[in-house]
Amino acid sequence: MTNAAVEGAVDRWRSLPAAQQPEWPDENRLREVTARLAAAPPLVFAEECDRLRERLGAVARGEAFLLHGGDCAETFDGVSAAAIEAKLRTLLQMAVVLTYAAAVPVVKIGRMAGQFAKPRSSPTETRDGLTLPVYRGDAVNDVAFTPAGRRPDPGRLLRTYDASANTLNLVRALTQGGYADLHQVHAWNRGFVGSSPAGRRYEALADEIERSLLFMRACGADPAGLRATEFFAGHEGLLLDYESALVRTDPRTGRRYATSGHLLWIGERTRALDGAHVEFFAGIHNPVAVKIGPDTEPDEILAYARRLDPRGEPGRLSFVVRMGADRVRDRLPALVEKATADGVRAAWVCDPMHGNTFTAPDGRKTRRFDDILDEVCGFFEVHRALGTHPGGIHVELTGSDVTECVGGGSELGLHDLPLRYETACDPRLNHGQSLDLAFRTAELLRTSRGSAG
Ligand SMILES: O=C[C@H](O)[C@H](O)COP(=O)(O)O
Ligand SMILES: C=C(OP(=O)(O)O)C(=O)O
Ligand SMILES: [Mn+2]
Repeated sequence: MTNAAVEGAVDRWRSLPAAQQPEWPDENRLREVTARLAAAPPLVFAEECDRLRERLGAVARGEAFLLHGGDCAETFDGVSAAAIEAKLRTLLQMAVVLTYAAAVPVVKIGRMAGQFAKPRSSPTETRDGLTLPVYRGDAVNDVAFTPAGRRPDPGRLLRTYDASANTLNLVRALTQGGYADLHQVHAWNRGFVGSSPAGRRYEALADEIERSLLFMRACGADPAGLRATEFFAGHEGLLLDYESALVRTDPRTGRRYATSGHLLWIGERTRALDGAHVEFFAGIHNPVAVKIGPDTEPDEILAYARRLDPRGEPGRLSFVVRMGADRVRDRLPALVEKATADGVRAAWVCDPMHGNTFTAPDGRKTRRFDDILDEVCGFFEVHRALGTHPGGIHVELTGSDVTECVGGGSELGLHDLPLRYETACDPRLNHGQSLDLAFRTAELLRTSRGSAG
């Protein structure tokens, strides 16, 4: 295709129905904002996106495991060094445990530096008889329940760009600057294992990791590579005005990339095959993912593969399965079987969060740790039975001690939710629950390896 034809293709989404877009009250302001974004430097670079595609190719082939995690909804106030560091630390701690257990590289992606827009079940929210637009993420409006707060403001797209740039800057510095040192990360894990009753269950695994590190050091195999780590950013590519303003052409190849993040995914609510999101995603060269709910039909999987990965290149497309603990064992096998039979070469990733949300008696959204773990187990069981690869996990988490999900090692109950319920949208695993999930997933990975070999 010529460059002009590629650009035309990238813009074709505008003629199709786009679900979950805000009703911006001021079109002129939106045009002004997107013009500024279109002139701004890219947040990520084509080479980095290509590298992530390669890494995800290994995931799709069963040679690597993906850990993708972070907030349901990032907020502008949450862009602080402490909060970003805590999230990153949590992900790095999880990754070390998973790497050891999987005995393959763990590809790390933060649900960070761009995860500012939310699809919602209802366009409005009513409190005490007052109905206002629903909160759609800091990229669109404010979580504060006031008419001014809930009014969509295109100026927020500029703040989204700045907040993403600031976050990426810190993440790049931390992951390259020694913060990610493997010995340091393991020492943090030792802290978790030693200091909580929940952690003690994992003492044997932590001991094994420690012995491996000592062995490597004794052999002189303690390279600089252990001090830095590769880390990517991925968010839902929901707001197409924002995403398309940040598309850039790679001068090396003439290919178009969304430069708001390395990986973008299409959400369960916006994955219509004849809709604007699929069209937009077909025109960018980034690695992309599609969230797959329990009602997905096998033929849809084939259609996504044809539209988004026509050349069948491992690493281009991932399916993020979010069916719920009670349905994954029934619904997933037919999808994986049909895809495999058809030669689809996508990666399969488990999001054990979004199919397990329920409303607590006090009205807060929550999730049970045991349901989350059960969905991960079900996902592994399905792949083990079919001889396919459980490619990774995609989780909503934070680095602090919030009380948003119940259960896990510290045994949070429904009555604990009000203590520190801080999420702007969905309930996240806290730091301890996240590590718990990593150690449990590590146990599953070891069982899978055991049965495979
Ligand atoms: O990830 C986010 C939520 O699952 C999504 O925004 C829907 O939430 P809602 O049902 O509260 O609107
Ligand atoms: C909205 C989300 O997920 P899904 O599209 O799978 O419901 C999300 O990941 O926050
Ligand atoms: Mn969510």
